[in-house]
Amino acid sequence: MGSSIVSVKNLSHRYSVQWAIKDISFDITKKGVMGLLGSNGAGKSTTMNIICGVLNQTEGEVFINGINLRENPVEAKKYIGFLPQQPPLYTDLTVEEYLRNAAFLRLMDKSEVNKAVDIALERCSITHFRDRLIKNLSGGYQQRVGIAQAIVHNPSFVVLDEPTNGLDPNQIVDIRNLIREIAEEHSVLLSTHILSEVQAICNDIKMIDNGHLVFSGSMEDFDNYIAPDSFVIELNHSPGKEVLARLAPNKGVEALSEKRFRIFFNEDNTITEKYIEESVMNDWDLKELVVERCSLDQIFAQLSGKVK
Ligand SMILES: Nc1ncnc2c1ncn2[C@@H]1O[C@H](COP(=O)(O)OP(=O)(O)OP(=O)(O)O)[C@@H](O)[C@H]1O
Repeated sequence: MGSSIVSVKNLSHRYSVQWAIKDISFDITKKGVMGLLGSNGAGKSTTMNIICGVLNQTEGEVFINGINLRENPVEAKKYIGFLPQQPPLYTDLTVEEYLRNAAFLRLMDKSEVNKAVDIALERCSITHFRDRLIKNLSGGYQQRVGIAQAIVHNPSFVVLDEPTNGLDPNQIVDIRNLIREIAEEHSVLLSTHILSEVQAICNDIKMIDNGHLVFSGSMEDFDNYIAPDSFVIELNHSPGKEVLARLAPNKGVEALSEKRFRIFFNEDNTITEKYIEESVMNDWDLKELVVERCSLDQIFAQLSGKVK
């Protein structure tokens, strides 16, 4: 296990006959936000519920700070903070009452609870709402209370299952900022099916599709996973599509206008140079050449297609 905060080993789960997740393994060794990305039904909640000890896996093991979660759940859970997809809020309690209960449920020492609640309130910027009934808070502030209960016992590992679901755009920005702040002091595992969410807050990504882990790496690795395969060129004195198509080995040329063309290519790092050289030699008056990177949506689709 070494210095892993979380170590997931060959995790599989079957609800009845069908496997919801199969043979998932990964380690979390540092602070920051790790995104668990996958479409609806991919297996994110199943994975998170098992990692948090809410669901017993069919196969495999989870270690939290080296402690086997299945064998020693009470000890392991001291290091876990969990915000499930449906936050477990008791809306007839005030924010402070609820957080105090959460701290007791986490088996915190009575003498530490007051201070811990104050710190969680402060970190989630809800101190001014401490005496308000949770049902009288907006969705964004209720989500802050949900995050506060996940960090009240100062766990090293915080798990947030689709934490921005159902929030309005301003609330989403606020919650993302809060998650970034929390990730400065904790390892955060965040699940989402929103690609832009991953791009906005995650340092590392695990992508899960159809119950299988199909990608694991940094945000940059993910972004660069598929090399660009087209560029758009604009020529003031264009020689026309046929000439451009014959110039160098390519996978096709699409005329976007009289002056603009999209050129598709295989892995040829020198192709843009060839077009630039020809343009200079033939006085085509090159105005623009833009290499087109794959969007995250395309990467997602490509990786999903790779499974099994
Ligand atoms: N309690 C259950 N009983 C039977 N099948 C289940 C149960 N919970 C989930 N599943 C199935 O397991 C698979 C994975 O579901 P899971 O909820 O883990 O996916 P998810 O990625 O979290 O999706 P979502 O984003 O929609 O919550 C799906 O096919 C789902 O229908």
